[in-house]
Amino acid sequence: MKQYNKIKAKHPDAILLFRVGDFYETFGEDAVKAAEILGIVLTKRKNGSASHIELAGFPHHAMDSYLPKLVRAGHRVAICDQLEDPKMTKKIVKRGITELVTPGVSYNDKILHHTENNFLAAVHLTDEFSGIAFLDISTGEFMCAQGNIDYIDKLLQSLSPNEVLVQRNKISQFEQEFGKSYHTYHLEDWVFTSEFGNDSLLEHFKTKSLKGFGIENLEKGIIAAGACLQYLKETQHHQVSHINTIHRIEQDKYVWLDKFTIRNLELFYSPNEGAKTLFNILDRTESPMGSRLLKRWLALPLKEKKVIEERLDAVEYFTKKPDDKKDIWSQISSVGDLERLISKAAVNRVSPRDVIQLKKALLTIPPIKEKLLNVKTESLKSIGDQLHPCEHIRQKIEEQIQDDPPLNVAKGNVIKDGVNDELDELRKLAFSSRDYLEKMQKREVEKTGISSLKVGFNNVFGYYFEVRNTFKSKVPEEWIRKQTLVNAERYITEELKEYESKILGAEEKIQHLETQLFSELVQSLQEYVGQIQQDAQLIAKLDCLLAFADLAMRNDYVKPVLNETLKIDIEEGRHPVIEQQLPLGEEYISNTVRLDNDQNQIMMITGPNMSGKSAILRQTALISLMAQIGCFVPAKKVTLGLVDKIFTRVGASDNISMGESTFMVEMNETASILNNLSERSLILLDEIGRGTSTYDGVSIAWAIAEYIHESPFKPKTLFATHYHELNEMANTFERIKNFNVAIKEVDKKIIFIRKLVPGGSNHSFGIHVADMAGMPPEVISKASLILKKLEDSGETETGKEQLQQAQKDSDYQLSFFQLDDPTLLQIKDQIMKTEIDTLTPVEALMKLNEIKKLIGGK
Ligand SMILES: Nc1ncnc2c1ncn2[C@@H]1O[C@H](COP(=O)(O)OP(=O)(O)OP(=O)(O)O)[C@@H](O)[C@H]1O
Repeated sequence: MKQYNKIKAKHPDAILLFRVGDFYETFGEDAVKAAEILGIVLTKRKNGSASHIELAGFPHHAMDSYLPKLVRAGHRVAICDQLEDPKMTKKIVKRGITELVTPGVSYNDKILHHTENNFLAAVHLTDEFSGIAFLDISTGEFMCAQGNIDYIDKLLQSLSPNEVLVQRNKISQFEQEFGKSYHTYHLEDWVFTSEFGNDSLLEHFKTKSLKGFGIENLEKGIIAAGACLQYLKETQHHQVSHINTIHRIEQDKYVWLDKFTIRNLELFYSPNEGAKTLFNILDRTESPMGSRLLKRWLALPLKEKKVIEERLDAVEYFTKKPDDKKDIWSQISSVGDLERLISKAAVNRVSPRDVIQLKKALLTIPPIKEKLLNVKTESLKSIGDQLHPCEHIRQKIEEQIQDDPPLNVAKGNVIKDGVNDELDELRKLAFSSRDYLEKMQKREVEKTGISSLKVGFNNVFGYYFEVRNTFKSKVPEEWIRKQTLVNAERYITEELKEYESKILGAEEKIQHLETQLFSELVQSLQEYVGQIQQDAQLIAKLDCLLAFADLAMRNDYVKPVLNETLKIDIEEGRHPVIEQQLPLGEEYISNTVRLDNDQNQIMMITGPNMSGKSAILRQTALISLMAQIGCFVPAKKVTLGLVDKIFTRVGASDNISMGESTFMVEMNETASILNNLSERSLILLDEIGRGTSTYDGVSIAWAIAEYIHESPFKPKTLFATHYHELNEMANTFERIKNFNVAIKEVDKKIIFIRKLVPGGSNHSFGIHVADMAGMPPEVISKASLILKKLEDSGETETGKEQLQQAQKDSDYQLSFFQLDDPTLLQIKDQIMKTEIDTLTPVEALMKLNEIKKLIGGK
């Protein structure tokens, strides 16, 4: 326990798995946590003269299934192994930490999600610009950036790191800015300095400056990147040569999507369980790295026309040559996770099976390369040019490693015959000795007449003869009895022992030699790491382009035409996700949206609930976004003046969101749009203002629309609203145009036509929708009565009185209080002042009594 305590003291905030013989044990608090997470038995043992200590453990071979569970539960796990052979020492065996696995730093296949990056992030928070870095040790990707809090937030949301490093004294500031959902870990203040960051990067990349990476001016980003490297050291990851470059995430290169937009457009996550996201629809990739790259593309749509067009041209090629698409894709499907494989090779963690998979992956490169080199499309040809078959190393693997080797080198039979003379000799010896043992068994059966004689082996006394009790009397005298079982006895003989030492000696040498030869091969892989990493990235890109082509062909998407104008012209566009999810037989109704900064800047779209307003808004953004990642789009024709920012805001629903008033959140979110407009912005405002009373809501919505209209940038905007009062605006503001989503009313029921048509609408059909939803008839008739009174009043001023009158006229009261009732305000005040945390039950009853009195109770 002394040794344990010493090691544990160095890693107080990690669960320490302490190797004892064939088990990994946990003690004390760690044991309590481990037992709970892993569902293993928690026991107690004596802890010296002191009291007891909790203990929970599992067999060492179960590590692969238990470790991921601990890490997924958000724990850092320190693995403490025996550093010497217990047989070789008489004292306590030497132990030390061999790896610290954390949520953000892992190579373990069981921890990693194969279609997702496993990013470790570091955030350097400062008052002005903050820095951020992302590192995926399993793929070798390393990136950094800097910007304001919004930008950092957006990057965190888009790349969803599994662990975030923060300066020790800034954890609470971090949580305040970005929420508590990230697994954070703190590093000391001295790590977060310019000098340390710079030195760490220079030392890691072995360069004299950071100019070559284009990050030399990103002071804050460099600090964050330095923190990531420091963490690798602290977690005992010293072999990291595969992290051989760092990229800058250039804010100017990508379309600005803030976190609300990523959420509202349901790019990666949907609040509705089981609902599909845009990523789910787009992800038709065959390889894990293709899927990971696609996620990155979707989070970072491009702004540069040339680069987007290169992607689009490649997609077009494959839609026109489906045979090429099929051929290349079938090759890619056997590539596997080349990116992670080569990273594992770089850090000496590959198994023989991984190496065979690497060989298979490299085998696919020549046919892909050949095909691409014959293609006219430049972007594809250039992928072909850059692909490198790494023929030499592939052949070496082919020559040396068995085609179907075991997972572990120690199991043997990894290296092919003919690779190493000594190995061949030893194998012959081991084999012939085995053969000899078989012959010996036959001979002894004949000699002794023990027909059931068997040769067996165990770890305690090696090879033995097993004799069933019925033949006991026939056992020769010189045999030495070693073990008695219920039905049999086990014996050893001089001759057996002699052959045992020959076999075991040879086997031990074989194992040693195979391990050595295998690690030499892995060593020779090192010089190909950069090349194979590049191949993996090219294959990932190709995979995404093929996925887009496949999607276009399956779903009848078209190639968008991009230009530098400020117009968005979507002819008969569709919502890529909804159209895939409609019930069988239902068809998605396409709609045309034309926006520009001149005549049609703001489309004011009215229509009843459920008519399809939100779908039109979102499909406009999704189509623009898909076009700018190089994907074909669901429409008849699209001409798109490039967009540089997409903003979407959805009016607050009644969900209670993180303690803040939902309306406040809505207003905050909208304010950040109005402060960041550009002439290439596309804005979607969906029922902004509905989080407050009608009068407030109409006024705020009006003012926001007016502000956008009057902005010198004239950003293109789709504004969906229930408030038909906003249709008035088109009379005064020349760039606001009214539209509505058509419906038909048949027998007082609504039929949704889902077609966007010019012109406003003059009522809201909420009551009909409520009726369709099965509201009790009393509620419907009451609502109709109130609506009628309001409509009869004609103008809003008197509307309020009418509403009150309607309230009095009604048969029953719908609400307990008038909103401005002073009693209500007093009660509210009382409740707000109450300290629930310290309130005793008796005090609570007294408080209730006070409140009761306030509303006239006795
Ligand atoms: N063009 C369309 N073709 C077919 N179905 C559609 C279409 N547009 C919308 N829908 C269907 O109608 C449902 C409601 O659409 P949507 O949410 O866009 O309505 P809304 O007018 O925004 O309603 P609310 O005001 O209640 O938010 C969608 O979930 C979808 O299933």
